[in-house]
Amino acid sequence: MNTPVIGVLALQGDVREHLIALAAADAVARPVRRPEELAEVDGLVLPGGESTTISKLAVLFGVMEPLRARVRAGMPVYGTCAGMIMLADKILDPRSGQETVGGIDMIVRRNAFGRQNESFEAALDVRGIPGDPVEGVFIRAPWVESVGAAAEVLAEHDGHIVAVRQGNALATSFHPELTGDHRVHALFVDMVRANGTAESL
Ligand SMILES: NC(=O)CC[C@H](N)C(=O)O
Repeated sequence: MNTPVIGVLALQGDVREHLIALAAADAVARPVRRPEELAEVDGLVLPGGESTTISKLAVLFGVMEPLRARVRAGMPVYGTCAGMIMLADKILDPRSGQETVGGIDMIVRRNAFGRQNESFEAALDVRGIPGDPVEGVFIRAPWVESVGAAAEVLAEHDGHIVAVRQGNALATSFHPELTGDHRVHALFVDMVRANGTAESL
């Protein structure tokens, strides 16, 4: 199987950390800002940052619609934190003008775990990742209020859903790109590989 080429939406947020984590998980990783760049990747990571800003820049750069189209067509996507918000079909408390890409039948609450200075780490059991718990880093993180029937809950913290998968879309409230443990990225790379890379389609 060819090495998957995975993009990181590079409009705002912790792009570099995701590029490093993906490369460590045996993918070719590159930043994506424009529709032409989006067309060349087998999968895409939506990083953490500020979901309102990412949403507005995505519209400005003309990638919002192409991104929605590719997600609808089944391109694997993985969103962390603000990226999770971008993948939600519905935001409970959107800022005005805030749009999402959608793809996961879930309702998210922004900043649900508190403000920046209430950031924390927690050991999480993540379904599909055997062995030691995953160290979850939560930074002004959203949680998932509810999921639809098609979405699978992969992890919870304090009774709140913090990781979800629906088909080829994966989302976590936390930031695995910050810990040096690349197992969540490896899970995503496996999803991309299973979906097929451009040369093999
Ligand atoms: N670390 C993060 O990605 C924070 C997300 C931010 N609270 C938002 O609403 O977009």
